[in-house]
Amino acid sequence: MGLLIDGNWHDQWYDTSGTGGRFVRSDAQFRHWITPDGSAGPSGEAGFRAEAGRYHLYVSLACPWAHRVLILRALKGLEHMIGVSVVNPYMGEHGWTFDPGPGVVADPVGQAQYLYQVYLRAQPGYSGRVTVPVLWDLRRGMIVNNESSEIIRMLNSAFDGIGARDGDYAPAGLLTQIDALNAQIYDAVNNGVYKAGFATSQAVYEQEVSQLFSCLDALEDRLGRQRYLLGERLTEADWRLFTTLIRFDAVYHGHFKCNLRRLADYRNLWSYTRELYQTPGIAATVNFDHIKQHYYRSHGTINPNGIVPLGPVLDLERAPDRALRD
Ligand SMILES: N[C@@H](CCC(=O)N[C@@H](CS)C(=O)NCC(=O)O)C(=O)O
Repeated sequence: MGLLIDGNWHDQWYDTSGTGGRFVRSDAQFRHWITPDGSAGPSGEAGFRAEAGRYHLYVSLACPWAHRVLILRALKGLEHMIGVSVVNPYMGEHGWTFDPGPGVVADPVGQAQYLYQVYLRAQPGYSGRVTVPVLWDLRRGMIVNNESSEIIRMLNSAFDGIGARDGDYAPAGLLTQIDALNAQIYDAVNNGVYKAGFATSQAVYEQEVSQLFSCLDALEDRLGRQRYLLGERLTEADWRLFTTLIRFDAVYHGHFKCNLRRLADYRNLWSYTRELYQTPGIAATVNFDHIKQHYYRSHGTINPNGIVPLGPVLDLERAPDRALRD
């Protein structure tokens, strides 16, 4: 694991020494938007019109942020319009690589060996982390955006006029509520598991795990009263939560020590996770081999021997059995 500084790769682990043992995620730097007519979006420049075959995604099947993007691509039926490259699940001294292995899909543009070469192709002097997902413009040869929360918003609607499947997961009337809930769940759950797992101070770890489980307890209650996070309608907020829940018992409970309870101990959350998993097209986006290989083998400070546990055995095919209260 490492980062680029002025276009040069440096192999170094996250530095928590200046932040009291706290893991602080850096902001993504490429923030342009694909729009139906190529006009500028909420940030960045204009010039990225929705077109079939023009854009390409670089993802890891292990990564919950990249997973959101694969889910929106599947829900909106964009597989034939936007191609995907998949990195090797092991992230070592060169960061993400395209080393051949089961499920790895090579870079079609420059046959990059390392993902950082894709960033350097976009910006030769780039300084910063080299993260997935990356949305690449094959026509202009540049990165459009590497922030998953924005990429899913684009996929939700930008391709609607050129054949995307129906379905609006961020409807205007619910947007304020979706954004507010996303922010809470991002901090306590999506990023909360990382803040717990990467903490290098006992106090920080305990604080993050407590906040994480308080939020899960509240979500358990909420999902005992209503079908989805925002009510009757399945939205982006549900899919953003799903990518953390599906990894919870397999990696966050053990590897990141988020172990006050298992997800399977929460009747509603576990049933809800199975329901989302069983939605057509979604199971194909979940790869437990990449998920477990990545976390248990790549984080040498947490799991030095890189042993990947065999379990847990998860019965994701079991029918959902949530009974909603009135
Ligand atoms: N804000 C980004 C975060 C993406 C991110 O941190 N991805 C992780 C994988 S789960 C990564 O590539 N990390 C590599 C690194 O930090 O060096 C997003 O949501 O798109």
